[in-house]
Amino acid sequence: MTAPFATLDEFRRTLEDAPGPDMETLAAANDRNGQLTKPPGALGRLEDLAIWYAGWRGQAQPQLTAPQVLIFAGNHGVCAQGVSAFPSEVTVQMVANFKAGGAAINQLSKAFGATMNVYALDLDMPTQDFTAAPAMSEAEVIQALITGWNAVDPASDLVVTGEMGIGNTTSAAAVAAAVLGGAAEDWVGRGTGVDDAGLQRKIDVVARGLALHDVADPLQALRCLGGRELAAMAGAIAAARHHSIPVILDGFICSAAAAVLEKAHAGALDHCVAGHLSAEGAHQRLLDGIEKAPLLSLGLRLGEGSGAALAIGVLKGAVACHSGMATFAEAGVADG
Ligand SMILES: O=C(O)c1ccc[n+]([C@@H]2O[C@H](COP(=O)([O-])O)[C@@H](O)[C@H]2O)c1
Ligand SMILES: Cc1cc2nc[nH]c2cc1C
Repeated sequence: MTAPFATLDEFRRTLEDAPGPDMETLAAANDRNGQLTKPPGALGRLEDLAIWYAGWRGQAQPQLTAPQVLIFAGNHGVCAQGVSAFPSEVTVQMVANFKAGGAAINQLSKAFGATMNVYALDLDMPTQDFTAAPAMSEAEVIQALITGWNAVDPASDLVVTGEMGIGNTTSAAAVAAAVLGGAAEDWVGRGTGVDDAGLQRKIDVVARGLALHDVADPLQALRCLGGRELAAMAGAIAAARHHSIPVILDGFICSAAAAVLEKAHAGALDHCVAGHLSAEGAHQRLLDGIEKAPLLSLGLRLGEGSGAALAIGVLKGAVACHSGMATFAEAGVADG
């Protein structure tokens, strides 16, 4: 499918024109939830999740059988500033590992019955160092948004957006500060594990990036401070919305990309849930900024869509209970 935008302004209009949930289905799913053989509310957040999922799918008794995990990889010019515990070559090496089936996300995708696609985004052409120039031109950010958009299979019934990119917690922190406000030190964490000096360098780098660029517009923040994998995740999240496919967001970098959409158009993430709370220090602040409560909190800080892939199991459980359970009338159970 051809992406319906060729400029950032057209992408913004795509967000504005996106479909909402089916309100009749939401009401029907809510009604069904009230009749299932359990005390009211006893399945906790699983009940809200199932109703939310039904609404987006337009089916009061939906199935969840075709989840798609998307991994986008990008390289970052800002790595020249010494902001990661690992060298940039690891990005392309991990892409090879994904393709060979050897990464954590390969095992988790398989465990939860998801297809997995990997997109390496111009890894031999890192983004510009955002302390010196905009990370991407408009053409480059649009190209990455389109790659993400086209990666979504309209036949899938759930999308997980993940990433790989040495240096991208620095870009994500800068994007988060630009779109949600606050100072560099509020958003910078240790990523893959930088030491105290590395942490200070990251804070300084993010502060300089914020001072250099005009990032009042969230889509300009994505272009000037982000990376190709962040833009591709944003494009995939927007495409999923266009196709009424729910999304599970992953960790800190994915959430920063998602925050761009929410700030570009309020409600743009209504079809998304937060899969987990990352161990990256500022992830809680970021989730607060997009008003999402994580489904899991397991101390993960891997990326690759790993936390979101684990949450596929939670969502599958919610949908299975909602669609498969008997009602009080069907089971002949006395309804309190
Ligand atoms: O998802 C997260 O919350 C997360 C937190 C810390 C690190 N990562 C991963 O680690 C890489 C970025 O870390 P860094 O230190 O190179 O900025 C990138 O490949 C991410 O997928 C991911
Ligand atoms: C080995 C390694 C694997 C990763 N997966 C996602 N980010 C990563 C960063 C590193 C360093």
